[in-house]
Amino acid sequence: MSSKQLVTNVSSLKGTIQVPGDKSISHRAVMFGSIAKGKTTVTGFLPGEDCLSTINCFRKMGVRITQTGEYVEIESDGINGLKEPKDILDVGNSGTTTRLMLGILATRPFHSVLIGDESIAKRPMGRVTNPLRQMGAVIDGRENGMYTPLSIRGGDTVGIQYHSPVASAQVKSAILLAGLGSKGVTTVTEPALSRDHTERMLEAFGAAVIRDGLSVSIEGGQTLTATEIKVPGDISSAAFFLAAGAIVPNSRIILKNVGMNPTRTGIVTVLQKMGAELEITNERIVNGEPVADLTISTSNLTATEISGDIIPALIDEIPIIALLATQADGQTVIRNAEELKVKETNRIDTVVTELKKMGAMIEATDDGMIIHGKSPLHGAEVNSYGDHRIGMMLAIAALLSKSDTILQDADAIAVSYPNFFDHLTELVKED
Ligand SMILES: O=C(O)C1=C[C@@H](OP(=O)(O)O)[C@@H](O)[C@H](O)C1
Ligand SMILES: C=C(OP(=O)(O)O)C(=O)O
Repeated sequence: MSSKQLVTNVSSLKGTIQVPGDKSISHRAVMFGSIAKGKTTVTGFLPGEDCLSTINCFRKMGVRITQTGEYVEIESDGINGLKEPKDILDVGNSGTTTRLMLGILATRPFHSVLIGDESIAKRPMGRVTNPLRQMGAVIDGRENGMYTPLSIRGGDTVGIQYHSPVASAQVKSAILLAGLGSKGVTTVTEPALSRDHTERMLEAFGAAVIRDGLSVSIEGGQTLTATEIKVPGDISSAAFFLAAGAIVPNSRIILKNVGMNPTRTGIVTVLQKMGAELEITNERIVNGEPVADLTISTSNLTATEISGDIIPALIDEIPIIALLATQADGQTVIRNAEELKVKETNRIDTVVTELKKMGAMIEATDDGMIIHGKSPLHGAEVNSYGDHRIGMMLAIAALLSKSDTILQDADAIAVSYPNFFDHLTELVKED
C-alpha cells in the first residue's frame, strides 16, 4: 500500500467480510500468555502493527513467540521467567502496549526503556506512571516520567486502592497487572465502565478478579496458567463497514464473527438510535466474550446526542460516528469526549479539519463536536496524520463523494486493519 491512496466514489457495497481480530484482545492474549507458565495458543490474532509491537517487546524479554498470520504460539516460564531486555522496547504507535506493559514491568526486578513513535511521545503516561510509582516502581522519563521515552525498574510493589480520574481500560489494566505481581490486594475504581477484556481474560488464564460496580480488585501473587485464546473480530474495525453499509446507496454488508462485549457496543446502540437497518444474528459466547454476525443495509439516518457513560463504549468509533452524522437528518451533538484529544492524534481536531475539507458542516467543541446533517460530500486531498482511525473514516467518506479523494498517510491504517483496502475492494467487486 502506498502512503498516498486514491479513493473514488462507489455506487454500492455488497458482500460478506470477516473483520480482523480484536486489537485489545490480541494485545492482552500476547501479554498474558507471556507471563503465564506453559504454551498459550492464539487464533484469530490481529497481525496489525500495534500487536506486532507487543510481540516484539515480549520477545526482547526472552519469551518464545512464533506468529504466522492470525496464529500465535507463546511459550513462557511464567512472569518470573521474563528477562531484563538488552535493547530498548519499541512500542511503535501503540498506547495499549505502552501502558499495559508498564503495569507488568512495574513488578519485574530489572530495568527497561520504552520508546515509541512521534504520536506516542505526545500521549500522557502520567496516568499510569503515577499510580505505578505509588505501588513502588521506579520510573523516570521525559518531563519526569509523563511522556516517552520512559525507563522503569520494577521491584517489591504493594497493592493500592486507586480511584482513576479517567474511564480508561489502559489505566485500569496497567494497575491490575501490577497488582497481580504485588503484595496484598489492589483495587481500581473508575468513573464509568471501560472495556473489561482484562478482567475477562485474567479469569481465562486462571486468576480471580472481584468486580463490584465500577471497582475491580485483584489479589497479588496469583499465577497465570497458559490457555487457548480465540480472538473475536474487532467491533472497532467492523464500525467502518457498518457505517459504509448504512450511508453508501444500495448497500448490504454482512460482518461475521464480531465481538459484542457490552463495554464495546456503543456503536451498535448509536446506529440503532439513528434508525439504521441493522440485524444482529448468531449471537454466541466464545472464550468468555459475546460474539455475533451483523448485517447492515443502506438506511435513512436521523441525528442523535451522544454523551455520558456510553462514551468509553464507543471512544474509538467517534471519528466514524461523526461521518455517519454528516449523512443523518438534523444536528448531532457529541459531548464528554475530551479523551479524543489524547489519542493517536487530537481526534476532535483531525476529524473536524479533514471532514470540513470534504464539505461537512461540523464544528469542534471543548469536549466533542456538533455535526449538521445531511450534507453532500465532495472529494478532497485529505490526511490521516498517521492516525489509522482517521484514515479509515476518510476512506469511507470518499466512497460517498462524487469527485476523487487523495488520502495522504494511508499506511497508518495497517496499525489496526492491515487488509482494510482489500476488504473494501471485495465489497465493491461483489456489486
Ligand atoms: O485497553 C485497550 O485495549 C484500549 C483502551 C482505550 O484507550 P483508553 O484506555 O486510553 O481509554 C482505547 O481507546 C484503545 O484503543 C484500546
Ligand atoms: C487509541 C487507540 O489505540 P492505542 O491507545 O492502543 O494506541 C486506537 O486504536 O484507536
